[in-house]
Amino acid sequence: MQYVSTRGSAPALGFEETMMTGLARDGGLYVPAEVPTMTSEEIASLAGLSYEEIAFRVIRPFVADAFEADELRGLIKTAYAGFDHPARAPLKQLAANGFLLELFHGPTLAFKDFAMQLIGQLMQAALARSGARITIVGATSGDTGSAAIEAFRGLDNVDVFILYPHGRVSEVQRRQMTTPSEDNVHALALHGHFDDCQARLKDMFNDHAFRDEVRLAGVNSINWARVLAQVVYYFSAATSLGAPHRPVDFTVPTGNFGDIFAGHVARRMGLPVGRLIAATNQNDVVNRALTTGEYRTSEVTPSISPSMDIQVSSNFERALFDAYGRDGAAVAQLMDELRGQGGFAISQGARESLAESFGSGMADEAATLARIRATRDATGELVCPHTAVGLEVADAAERAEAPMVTLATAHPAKFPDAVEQATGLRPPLPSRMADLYDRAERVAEVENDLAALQTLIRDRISK
Ligand SMILES: Cc1ncc(COP(=O)(O)O)c(C=O)c1O
Ligand SMILES: N[C@@H](CCOP(=O)(O)O)C(=O)O
Repeated sequence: MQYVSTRGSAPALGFEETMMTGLARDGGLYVPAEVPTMTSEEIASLAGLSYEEIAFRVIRPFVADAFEADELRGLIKTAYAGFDHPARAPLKQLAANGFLLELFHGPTLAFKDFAMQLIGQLMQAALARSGARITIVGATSGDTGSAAIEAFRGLDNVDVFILYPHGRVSEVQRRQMTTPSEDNVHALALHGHFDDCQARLKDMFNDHAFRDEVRLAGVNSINWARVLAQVVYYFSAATSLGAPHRPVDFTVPTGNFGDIFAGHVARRMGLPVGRLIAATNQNDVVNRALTTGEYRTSEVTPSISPSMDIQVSSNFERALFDAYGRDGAAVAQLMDELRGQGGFAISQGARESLAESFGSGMADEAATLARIRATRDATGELVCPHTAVGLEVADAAERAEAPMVTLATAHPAKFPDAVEQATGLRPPLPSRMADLYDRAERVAEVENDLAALQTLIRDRISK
């Protein structure tokens, strides 16, 4: 399988190189040249299989040039062995036709673990073959960072640098990133917001000399392997609700558009995904782009769902690539306008194509709090604020024919202040993390300055 860049001018790569490369050298994101499809019979046969076996069958065609079947099976098994729930991604019924897909039973309590634990295994296998050493730099609004640290901590051929926006993540998220004591973990609190972290990360990738010097690798959803691993739970959820014999709708709390793009890939593989709805918080650039045809960034406003406080939604580029008929030059032009003018207009044809693929909605702070409270009152469940954004938007869209699955993207205990504000209840951390507040923190405050960041990274990896 070959992967091509959304900007059309980087070389096509096989899976292993795509995973180890992260961002394409023309600044674009890698996507499969052709998406493999599954027949209705193949999809039907997934019902009742373990999560690991579904993962194997969904992922295998994308990675067959890099991993033998037995090796892949073993890596998948190891990746999910540390999850707290035997189903890995259990479905919980909340209403007659409304379901929660719980994606927070991994080591760091957010959906990121599904992909990060797996690419941790895949990357280690690739590094063992090549004998190389890499420098991972990640940008996070809270959850990617802790998941990446958990997946790579303690490895002697990997350094992990995580840029998070100083003062703009929850205390639990911060402590998950700053308390690991391994020397290869470097938490960096950047003076700025998440978009600044992500922009500096992309600057590092676009500085080819630096990227080659430190052997830069990326584990954000700019890395295709992250998106691929997230495709699996759409299959596990939909087949347990009757797919392929009936369509299933999904509502996805959305920031960087990676998780919902994984649903789009599942649909392109043949899964009967009905509606795919992006649910944003008050930072609703994606909702506005989908409803008005104008992608225009504004100031990031801190919210009680901080992991979605994003204005430059990086995977939207992958959706645009498909909507523009895979015209890399057109996407490159839009991305230039985004960088230079803070936004761009989507052509009428692309807008119609996006509307066929995605719906959208927004929940503001008051609605999010009210939804946490109402969910607790109606079902007894405590949900995190990101999940509540999803439930609020799903409720506005719900219809009787197809089941509606809302992705529960994080454990409520990661955001105890918001949950307590809504319900008066403070969700406890799992016992394995009970001493999180007592552990010593280790973090460097850094300026939003590319050269200073590069110097810090060079200094630390040379020690
Ligand atoms: C808890 C949580 N929910 C939702 C999202 C949004 O997901 P995506 O960035 O893939 O759109 C994130 C961040 O990625 C998150 O951490
Ligand atoms: N919400 C994310 C932001 C980064 O997203 P990613 O999926 O591109 O890694 C976070 O929690 O860090």
